[in-house]
Amino acid sequence: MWRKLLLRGTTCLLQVAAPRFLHQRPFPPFSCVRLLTQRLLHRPPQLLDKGYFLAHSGTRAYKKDAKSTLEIPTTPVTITDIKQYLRSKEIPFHDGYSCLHTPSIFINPSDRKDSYSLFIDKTTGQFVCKDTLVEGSWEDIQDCLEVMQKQEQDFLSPHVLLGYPESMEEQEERESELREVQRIWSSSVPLTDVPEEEALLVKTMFQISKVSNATLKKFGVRLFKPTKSLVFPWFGGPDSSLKGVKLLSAQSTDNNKVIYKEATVPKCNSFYSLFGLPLVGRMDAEVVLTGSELDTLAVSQATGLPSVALPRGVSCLPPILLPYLEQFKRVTLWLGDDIRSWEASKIFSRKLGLRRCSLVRPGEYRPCPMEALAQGKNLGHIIKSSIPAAHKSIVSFKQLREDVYGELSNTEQVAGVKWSRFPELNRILKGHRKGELTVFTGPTGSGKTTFISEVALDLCMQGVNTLWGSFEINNVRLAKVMLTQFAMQRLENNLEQYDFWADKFEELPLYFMTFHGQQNIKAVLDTMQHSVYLYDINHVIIDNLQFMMGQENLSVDKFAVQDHIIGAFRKFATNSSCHVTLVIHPRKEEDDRDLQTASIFGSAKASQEADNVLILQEKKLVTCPGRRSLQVTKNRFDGDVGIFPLDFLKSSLTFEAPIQGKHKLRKVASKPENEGDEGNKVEVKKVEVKKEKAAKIAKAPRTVTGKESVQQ
Ligand SMILES: Nc1ncnc2c1ncn2[C@@H]1O[C@H](COP(=O)(O)OP(=O)(O)OP(=O)(O)O)[C@@H](O)[C@H]1O
Repeated sequence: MWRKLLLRGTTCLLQVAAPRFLHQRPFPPFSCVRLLTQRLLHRPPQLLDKGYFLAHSGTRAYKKDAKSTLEIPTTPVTITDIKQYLRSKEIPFHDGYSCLHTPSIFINPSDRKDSYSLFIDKTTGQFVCKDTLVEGSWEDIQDCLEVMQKQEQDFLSPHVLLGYPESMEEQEERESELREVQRIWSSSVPLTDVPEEEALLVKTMFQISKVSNATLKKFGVRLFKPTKSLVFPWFGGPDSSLKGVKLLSAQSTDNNKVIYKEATVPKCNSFYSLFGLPLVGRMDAEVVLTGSELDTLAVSQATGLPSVALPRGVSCLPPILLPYLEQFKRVTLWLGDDIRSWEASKIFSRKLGLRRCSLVRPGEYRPCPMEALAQGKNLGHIIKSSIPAAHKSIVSFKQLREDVYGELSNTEQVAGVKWSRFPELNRILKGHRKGELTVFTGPTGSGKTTFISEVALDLCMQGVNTLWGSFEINNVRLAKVMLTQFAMQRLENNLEQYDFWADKFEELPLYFMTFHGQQNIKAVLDTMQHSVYLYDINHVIIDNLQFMMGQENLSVDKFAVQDHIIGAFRKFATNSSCHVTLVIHPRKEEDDRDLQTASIFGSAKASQEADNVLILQEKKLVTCPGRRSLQVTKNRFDGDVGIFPLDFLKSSLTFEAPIQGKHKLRKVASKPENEGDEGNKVEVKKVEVKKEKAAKIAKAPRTVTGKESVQQ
């Protein structure tokens, strides 16, 4: 929050230090404000979302989205710190699965319904009070407790932390979103009120024929006739009011598949619904967590068990939802029927607490819940056959055999996410996989950052949650390059299109570290760790390794330092199931020689630890001055290596395989001076094709999970 104020150019120290206290009457004692000032000014945020860049690339107003601008403290708090602090303040607490539960300090003790309604996240210290919906950081709650102690109060007004004034624009946006939610909800009809014939048609379209009217009614599912979408309400807060809606539409494809598309109001990055939660009883101790609303309907109808659906499917489990899952002693994760769901269920169970989680392993006899219902399977049996998430240190093949079978029978999915702009990379590397380390090198100034930016953007556009650590070029410049690549055009020449593309770009699951220049490896790793927890980051790009070398002890051998850093990234990638792409400068080579694996700066550790080694080769050709080649010299997944040419399209800062016959085209040109024109024509044509593609992607209604889901 302080960052926003600083960036707005606010000069008032009090506002910078403790904006929320400005709205507290009476003001907190000055000593307290000073304490906050010191603490806040020494706590730089290290992770930003794209809103920052978009807002500051001109004199545009900042778009507030408190949820996506969570700040990462420099020194991460540990559970021991939290407990020690609470004890020192004599605050009682229960040790829960993901959170500590304490009495809410925002409610008069005599009015407390539930004595332990304030939840403090054990990993981040973030807190939320379920009764008042007040939320904030670990520092916020410490500040509140200090104020309480100083003022000798036994509770604080919930407005203490809600006092940050919204700008007119933000207020209007919030109100218009609420109006939109109400408009959709009131103009949609309960499916049970739709004439029988029409209802049957809808059910067939969504492939939910087996879902009874009673189930649809129980969960309040409606039909929004103008777009023929199912409407799933998000009821939340202490008064269970309508906070948002999710619209689901279905389209049949030629091969009898159904493609589901989702849209939410408010936008997906502030849509925190756990569909089904209002139907969960206070005493329920078991829940089935699914990846979609339809799956929750199926589980509930077939088993009678409490079930809730994650708002963004398998793409993330936002920690803000964890307090609502604390009451359950047993959580069964049944997120879908593919490898991605399986990987997500393993990652989410770490956040939920491994001991209480069991996982439904996708397989022939265990499709997703709605499919299982349609096939007449026994969903209760499938849930019972789920396997514990906590795995033992020593296992036998018997325990591994299903995993091995899963990998053998889903080779395409195991190979990872495919690039849509780089088919040649798919051919060699097969895909982008979690938990791997990619080392990327190339001559100085050859276009490494530009290329890796497009490679990462391609994945991010397909729902790979991405974190950038760009230490060399600042984030505004990097975001500008990415936005140009996203829009496939120079927006400086088309400023009227800026908002269109910026709005679409903002929806990508993309985050940036705010580090610049030399950095300490520990601070970088801590930030990465935090972002994996907060945003379920799947891909971190570090550009480049040399910026972590300077801070380390210089009396130690330079290569040993580099080896240590590479080892740390390797460990992080494996332990966090997160792909790390590390840009490393090459050592000085003769200009006319191609780089090799051994040209990577440092000892052999980088190439040994890496799963993939990519080299951007720069052969200066008179005919194609911008042409580069991408060489894969190591591929641990299946050993395939190879090289392919890449043309640089300057007008969109993107790379593409050369169009065949381009040279012929050039030869046809009668005058040498036309050569450039012809080259330009080819580039213009290529850009046009790519631009059309990009516009198509951007215009398509974005799905909440970042991907369309297909049901057979
Ligand atoms: N194939 C190319 N042909 C011509 N110019 C290019 C090519 N690729 C990138 N550029 C341009 O070259 C400049 C440098 O690119 P970039 O920063 O990506 O290089 P780099 O290899 O990361 O540099 P460094 O070695 O300093 O880290 C940018 O202005 C970019 O637009």
